[in-house]
Amino acid sequence: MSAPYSLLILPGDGIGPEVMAEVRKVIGWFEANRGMAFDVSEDLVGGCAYDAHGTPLTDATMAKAQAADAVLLGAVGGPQYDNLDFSLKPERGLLRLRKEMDLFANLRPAQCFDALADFSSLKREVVAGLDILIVRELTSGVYFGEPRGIHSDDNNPQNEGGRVGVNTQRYTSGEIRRVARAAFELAKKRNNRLCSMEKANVMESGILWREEVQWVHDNEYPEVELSHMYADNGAMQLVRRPSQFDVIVTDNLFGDILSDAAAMLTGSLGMLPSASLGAPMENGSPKALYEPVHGSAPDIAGQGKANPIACILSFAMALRYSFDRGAEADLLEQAVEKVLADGVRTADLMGPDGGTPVSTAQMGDHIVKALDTLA
Ligand SMILES: NC(=O)c1ccc[n+]([C@@H]2O[C@H](COP(=O)([O-])OP(=O)(O)OC[C@H]3O[C@@H](n4cnc5c(N)ncnc54)[C@H](O)[C@@H]3O)[C@@H](O)[C@H]2O)c1
Ligand SMILES: CC(C)[C@H](C(=O)O)[C@@H](O)C(=O)O
Ligand SMILES: [Mg+2]
Repeated sequence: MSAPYSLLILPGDGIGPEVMAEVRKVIGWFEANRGMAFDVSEDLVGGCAYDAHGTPLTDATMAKAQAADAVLLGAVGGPQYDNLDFSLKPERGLLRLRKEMDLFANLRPAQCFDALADFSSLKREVVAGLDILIVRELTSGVYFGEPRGIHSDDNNPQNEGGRVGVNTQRYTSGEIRRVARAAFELAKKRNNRLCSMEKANVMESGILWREEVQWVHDNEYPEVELSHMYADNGAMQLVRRPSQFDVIVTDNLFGDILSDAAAMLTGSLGMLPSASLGAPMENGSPKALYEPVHGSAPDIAGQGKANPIACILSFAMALRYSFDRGAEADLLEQAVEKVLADGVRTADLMGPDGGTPVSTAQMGDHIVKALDTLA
């Protein structure tokens, strides 16, 4: 039995706790069957933390996240928190985690499992076999740039309503170079192709982005095939012919939008995992937070309808990137593939062939059973 990995679990709001309960089953399986030991602690983030403590993330939870080998997060947010002061909104808790842990590289793979090729809103021939990776910059750009805020515009009589909302897209060359390096490294391990997306035609920050990615290519990764694309064209190309891409690197906001679009290539937003990685810690593994790409899905929360696969595949990414257990990550991904091939579907994956959906918990049970079969 290896030394326990410390794992902080933050289930969050809405369907977060429902999907995380299924990840706990999977963690239990790896402990029982693969000699892995996890020192798991659970805490609050998002709306539930606001309800308990008046803040979406306490300093104590932040400190636990900084100390953990890895953090697993469900989802945050919900309509009951929509009118809270901006600084108290559930999403601020997640953004604080990303920023203070300096998780600058957000890996969002979009893979179409063969059994789901008919479930995408696109044609089977467009998505079959698809396996792309979006690397989203996660700690800078318009999400964090200053100045920001809503203020009055009293001296401008032409402005009906009299207010201005401001956010600033700001990137330093260093921020661009470090996420570009992460993306080039990943491309090297895959099909050696990287496409960088920005809006260099209308934004100075886009020009800098393009120049710095090119600089990293020319000086450090000339062997990787690099292309540049305007992000609006990129969105169109993603749904036109997604298989032209291998790895995509893009900024915080474009990455948020493009990865939700990429979700539909796979059949459901409930399928997309993510890893948010920072600098290496003392043990050599990167600082890391793993979370599904989807949100708290208030429309289906509490009904046992949520698809837990995105969260379970996020744990597979933790096995790969934080715990150096690539074989176990492969096994878990194969278990998900097997369950889907066997026709087991949650409600979001009810497609052309109809059928009866399984609940969130049943999907988790099927995946654990598949692990037993494959092991
Ligand atoms: N990382 C996060 O925690 C995160 C990400 C996105 C949105 N949010 C928050 O979640 C709340 C709701 O946002 P939204 O509705 O725009 O996005 P959402 O991702 O929560 O839901 C979008 C749609 O996808 C469906 N869906 C999402 N995950 C699913 C799953 N696992 N299984 C089945 N169906 C699923 C939902 O039912 C909904 O119809 C907001 O407060 C938002 O800020 C949080
Ligand atoms: C909840 C929100 C802060 C978050 C984002 O915009 O980054 C979400 O949409 C995501 O994709 O992780
Ligand atoms: Mg998003």
